[in-house]
Amino acid sequence: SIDIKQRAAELRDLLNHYSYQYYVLDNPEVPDAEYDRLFRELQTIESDYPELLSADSPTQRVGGQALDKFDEVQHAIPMLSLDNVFDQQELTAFDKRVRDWLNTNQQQTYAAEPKLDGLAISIRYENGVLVQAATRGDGSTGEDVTVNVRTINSVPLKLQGEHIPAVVEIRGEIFMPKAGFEKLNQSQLANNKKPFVNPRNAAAGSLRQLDSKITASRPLEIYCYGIGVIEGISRPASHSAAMSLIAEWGCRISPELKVLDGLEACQQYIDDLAQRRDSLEYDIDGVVFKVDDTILQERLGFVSRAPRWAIAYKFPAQEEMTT
Ligand SMILES: Cc1c[n+]2nc(N)[nH]c2nc1OC(C)C
Repeated sequence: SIDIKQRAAELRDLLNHYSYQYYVLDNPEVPDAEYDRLFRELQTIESDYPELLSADSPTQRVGGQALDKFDEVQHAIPMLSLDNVFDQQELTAFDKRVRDWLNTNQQQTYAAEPKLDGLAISIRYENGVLVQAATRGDGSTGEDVTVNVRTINSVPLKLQGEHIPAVVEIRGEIFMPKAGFEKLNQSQLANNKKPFVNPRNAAAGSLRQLDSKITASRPLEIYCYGIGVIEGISRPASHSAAMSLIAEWGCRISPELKVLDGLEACQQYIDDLAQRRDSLEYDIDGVVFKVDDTILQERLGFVSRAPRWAIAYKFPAQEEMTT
């Protein structure tokens, strides 16, 4: 009946909103018991009325039976890697190459954010609904890990707000926080299983499971960092504007994102983050600086395998203590 259908829609929106508050904003609005009560109510309705099941229902995050393989996905916009620099002198050289290429002496505005040590993902939304998620793979061809990405609570099943694009690929880094990694390794050891070497390997191993129930049991999170394909609305004028937009849509972005004018500010950002590195809840292996302006990015383009407009400033590798 209409009111059951309406109640199911209401519960889906309510639960997705509470999930957003809890997992994306880290700012729970209701106690877990309230969330669980509503979740069970929706499960009951959906089991009584299976025709009311929908892809954006929070009850559908954990998939059915395991896959026997991953399908391939072609990235319409390649997922490229980043060139690296290792010290201030090389960062200065990057900035000079940018200014030379743009034929300007003006200081550049960069968007800076931590470079997470996880794995890159591209998540496709059509009319706001999550339809596909693919790993980077070789940059052109990745693996379809949709059912596994759907189990990650900080990944919205449906985008929120008014200006939802017809199609948008949100790119980001899936990672395992340090605390979750330690806990997982304790349970690995308790079950006589091999512990993971580091959070990055644990995240990769957890995401590339053929059984999404295993992925669902792993503490995976995401920080989104870019837009691939976008149709139906024009590409944002800058990286920082794109980040504000995807945050509006309910995607999780790094709280460390900053727009910086000139190299001096970039160096200060690096020094500040290097000092805080050990106290962050997740592993990072550096800072990503991007020319913020989209038109300048397009003018700078890409060299063979990486953007001319972006660079990763890497920190010295941290010796992971294998437990
Ligand atoms: C490969 C990559 C990785 N990351 N990581 C962040 N934080 N931003 C970012 N951007 C990337 O690529 C864009 C420059 C296209």
